[in-house]
Amino acid sequence: MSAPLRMGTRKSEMATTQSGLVAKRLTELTGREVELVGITTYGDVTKANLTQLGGTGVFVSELRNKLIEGEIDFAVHSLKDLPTAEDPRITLVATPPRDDPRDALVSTAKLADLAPGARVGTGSPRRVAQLRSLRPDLHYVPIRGNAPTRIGKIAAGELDAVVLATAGLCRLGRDGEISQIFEVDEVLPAPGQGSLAVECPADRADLIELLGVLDDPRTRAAVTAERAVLSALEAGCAAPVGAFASDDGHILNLTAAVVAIDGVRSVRKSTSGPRLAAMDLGRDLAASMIAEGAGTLMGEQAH
Ligand SMILES: NCc1[nH]cc(CCC(=O)O)c1CC(=O)O
Repeated sequence: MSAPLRMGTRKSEMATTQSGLVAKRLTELTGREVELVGITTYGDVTKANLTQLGGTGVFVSELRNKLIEGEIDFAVHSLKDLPTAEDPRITLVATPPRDDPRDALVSTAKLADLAPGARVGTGSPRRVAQLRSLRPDLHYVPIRGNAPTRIGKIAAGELDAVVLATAGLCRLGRDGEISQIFEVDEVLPAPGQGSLAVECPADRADLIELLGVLDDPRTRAAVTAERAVLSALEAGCAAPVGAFASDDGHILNLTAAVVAIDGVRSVRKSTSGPRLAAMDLGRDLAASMIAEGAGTLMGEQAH
């Protein structure tokens, strides 16, 4: 019997739920036991607004440190929290099959039925900008904290609605509180939303082979294209950038948008191409967006 694999995860209910599912799948596929190692990240303790922290991987760095120090064998993250900058000491060894990528409204009413001036909680400039284009008359309130804390602000009377990822709500068993799921052409998701990332040390060939069974090539191609857009725009998870790729057979269809915070001006483009060229597809789409002024729109966000 080999020793259990040590899996690093954040300690929130959402993180341990999704990491637990990955661990269970790994045991089913390989027969290896997995031990959960809960790790507190800077993103869990800081009170700072995530838009000020930018795409620096506040939820990720501490898990990566533990990988490099050899305290854990692999780490599971929400893929959308990974910074686009690569660390040569770490390998993204698997992207498991993606869950629902769409954003959801948690409320007693659909967006169109909220009263004028209703308070909608979200700290994401991407969500605010796109929701403002649908409902310019609502108040968008920056909030932080884990999903249950955010949802709790509705019952507490502080907010009328909150916007969260459908995937996370499903993992928490809170999808019954969703009043509306936004189609991707209404609210373009964050690059990688709904996907998980499994990382291990780059020098551990044994783990790279073992954990590779968790990878879903379709998901990997889609998120590679989406993240290539983000990286080429030099934007992070706090930028008002949405990107979504879907895969029909071997062709990827990729849409990306930069939306100004007023919700009015935007640069939105789509393309398609072979799955194997996912990275180039994203990079080329971003270049054409920059040619149409995407950089200026993003620049307006920086305050
Ligand atoms: N750090 C926020 C974060 N990172 C991943 C998810 C949702 C789950 C996912 O996209 O896989 C969330 C919360 C949210 O956006 O509602």
